[in-house]
Amino acid sequence: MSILGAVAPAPPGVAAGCRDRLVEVDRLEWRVGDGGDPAALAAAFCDRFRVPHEGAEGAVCGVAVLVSAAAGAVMVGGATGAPSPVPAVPDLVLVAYAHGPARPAVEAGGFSVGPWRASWSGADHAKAVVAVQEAIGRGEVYVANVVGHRSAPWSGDPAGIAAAVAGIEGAAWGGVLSGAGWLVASGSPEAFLTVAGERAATYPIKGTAPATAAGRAALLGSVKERAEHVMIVDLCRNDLARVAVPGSVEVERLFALARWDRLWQAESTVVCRIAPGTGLAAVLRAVCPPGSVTGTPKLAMLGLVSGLEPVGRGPAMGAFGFVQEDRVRLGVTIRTVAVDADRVHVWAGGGVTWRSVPDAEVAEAEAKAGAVIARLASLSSGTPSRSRRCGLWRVRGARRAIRRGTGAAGGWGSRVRRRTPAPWAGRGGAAGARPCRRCRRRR
Ligand SMILES: C=C(O[C@@H]1C=C(C(=O)O)C=C[C@H]1O)C(=O)O
Repeated sequence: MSILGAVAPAPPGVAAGCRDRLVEVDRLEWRVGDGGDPAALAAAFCDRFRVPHEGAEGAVCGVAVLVSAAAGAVMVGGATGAPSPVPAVPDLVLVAYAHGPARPAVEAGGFSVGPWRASWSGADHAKAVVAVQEAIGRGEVYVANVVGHRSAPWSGDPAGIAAAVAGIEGAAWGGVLSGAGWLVASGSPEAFLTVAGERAATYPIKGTAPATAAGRAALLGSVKERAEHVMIVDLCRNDLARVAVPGSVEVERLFALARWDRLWQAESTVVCRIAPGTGLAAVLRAVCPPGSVTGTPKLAMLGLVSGLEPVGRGPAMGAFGFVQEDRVRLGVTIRTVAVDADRVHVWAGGGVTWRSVPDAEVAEAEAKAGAVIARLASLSSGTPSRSRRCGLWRVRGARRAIRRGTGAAGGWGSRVRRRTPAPWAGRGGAAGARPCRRCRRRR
């Protein structure tokens, strides 16, 4: 298995006592081009492992579930968007785990992340915001999330990248999953779907501001953010109603502020009682892809942004979590990175309404991506570059101590301090091989 596939799994939603005891027993990977119904595949796979949870060694623990934005779109018959910039990551990943002996804690090695390249410019992003507003004007949609992507070369220990992202402050739905040639690490604050017995809940986040006193006041007082939030709460109520006992959908919490890294976010909780006999496939079809990262009406929004975003959303803006017995716990894959052999990828966006200011939307997306990028920069030990001799990545400039965090505009940014550099620490280069002789001599 590649070094990416060897990174220890840590799906969100797994009990702390099980986290370091997961032993893979079965796996299904599916891509949009494979055809078929990902909701049915996910439900059939999970149902095989939905047995009473016993802690004993060898007993089933549960199933890690990763659903890409495109797989979610297929579940509802919506447009899947441009091709993913990380084709190595499947669109649906289901991994069943049993309990094994506790793994000793291993400190992740050092890593380096190089310069970031965006898939579109700020000006193109702003144009997409205006295109959404024109569609709102024509009555086609009334909120639509527009999402951008950027990527950078990396080297070192992918477990270090995974730990850095999953450990972002406020990443209540942080987690890690990997396979041959790919890794996904989420630093998400957003719960997507929980099901426990007959109770289902979804927790849309909508409304973002810098984590300052002024940002908090601005968010609480913003007509635009509250309107956008309530529209998405209504979408989520409608989504749950499809599988709910009639009349059981309720908003338990509305527009509560919570902090993630350097941002305030507004969050709500929408609950229902699931109608008896409703299976996981029907629940997934009702709520996927998550309302807070799509918009409304969902199908119209999917069609609209498919033509606006230059690259696909990959595993971002989807769902990632754990299914056990009669429990489902999934987070939304925002603030999430995907890593392939060469590059680390991150996506970020925000909800566009009639009242959106295009430049502010660009700055908001930069602040979200910038927080993940700054976290990686603060722990990164140098700039990766390819060795001309062997083509493998090596670390250059690892000794600079301070570097400016990337990308945050409009007063959303900050300086970050790097840790002591650890050039080529870890388990080898991006291709899973040892660095070339010249690189080894540099250590
Ligand atoms: C699209 C993203 O975030 C979504 C949009 C938000 C917003 O518009 O305020 C907030 C949380 C997310 O549900 C992202 O983080 O990239």
